Amino acid sequence: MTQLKIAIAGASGRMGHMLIEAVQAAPDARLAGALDRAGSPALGQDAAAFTGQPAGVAVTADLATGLAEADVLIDFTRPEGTLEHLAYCAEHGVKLVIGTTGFDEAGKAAIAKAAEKTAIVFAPNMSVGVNVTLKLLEFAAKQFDIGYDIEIIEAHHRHKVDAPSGTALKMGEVIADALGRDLKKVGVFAREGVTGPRDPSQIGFATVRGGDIIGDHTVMFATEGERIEISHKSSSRQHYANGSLRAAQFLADKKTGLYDMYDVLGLNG
Ligand SMILES: NC(=O)C1=CN([C@@H]2O[C@H](COP(=O)(O)OP(=O)(O)OC[C@H]3O[C@@H](n4cnc5c(N)ncnc54)[C@H](OP(=O)(O)O)[C@@H]3O)[C@@H](O)[C@H]2O)C=CC1
Ligand SMILES: O=C(O)C1=N[C@H](C(=O)O)C[C@H](O)C1
Repeated sequence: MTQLKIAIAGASGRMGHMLIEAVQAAPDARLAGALDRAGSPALGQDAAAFTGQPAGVAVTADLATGLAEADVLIDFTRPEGTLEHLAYCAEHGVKLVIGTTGFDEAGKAAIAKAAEKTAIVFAPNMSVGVNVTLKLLEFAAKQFDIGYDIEIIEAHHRHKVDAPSGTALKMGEVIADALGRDLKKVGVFAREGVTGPRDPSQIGFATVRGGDIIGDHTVMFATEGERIEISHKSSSRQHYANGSLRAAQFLADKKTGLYDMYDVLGLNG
């Protein structure tokens, strides 16, 4: 069996560790590189040392070294890190799975541009369950188009730096698209003071940050006399890692193009 050679960016992060464990356990993949940023205490250490079974791959901040053998880079870092890796990968034909969230419009445009040179899966949530939930939301939104107020509530651990989560924003986009609304116009991201009655076209967002919550998302469709809630709750990060490996394998026969998890999971249409 040909093994896909995978490098991991953010190798010492929460997702980095989870991904390294998943690659080490996958028969059809092998760890070919591990990146972390300059100054990280992980530099020079074996990337899988934390598992007790070294991989023979040292963590480096040098992109040429870390990506020399890689077919695909899986990147869960920060937008500024991902954009730096993206430029190198586009130039050198390394494929990318991008799980990082919190990009601005310019960052998203840079990813789309890079996909003209290399193949990229970019998704705010790699979980199969979350992507199926997005499909359920698409269906639900179309049934609850009139008279139902839509609110999206997400909760994450105290270390998360972006809000609302990339997944909550994606849920908002999917719902807005299904209803023919523009999320940029109808999204409400904070309420305080005398806000007045609710505009029925709004899609509201509420963010909770605390402790070690891995990732909870609920969409509420509320009307007079009833309320429907569609929720996804994570109790482990493993499903993000498993989805990322499926995304990496999906890219094996792609040369260029921008894909998402609907493409990977065959959920389009
Ligand atoms: N798409 C999905 O399914 C999921 C997406 N995510 C997203 O993944 C990202 C990472 O999450 P998580 O693992 O919890 O975060 P962590 O903070 O635990 O890990 C981030 C890693 O990236 C490194 N890093 C930070 N800035 C840079 C930079 N500028 N250049 C290179 N490396 C950098 C960090 O190094 P250092 O520690 O030295 O700062 C760390 O190793 C977030 O955007 C999160 O929202 C998370 C889970 C699932
Ligand atoms: O930072 C996290 O932890 C997560 N981030 C992603 C997001 O912003 O949606 C995915 C998941 O919710 C975990």
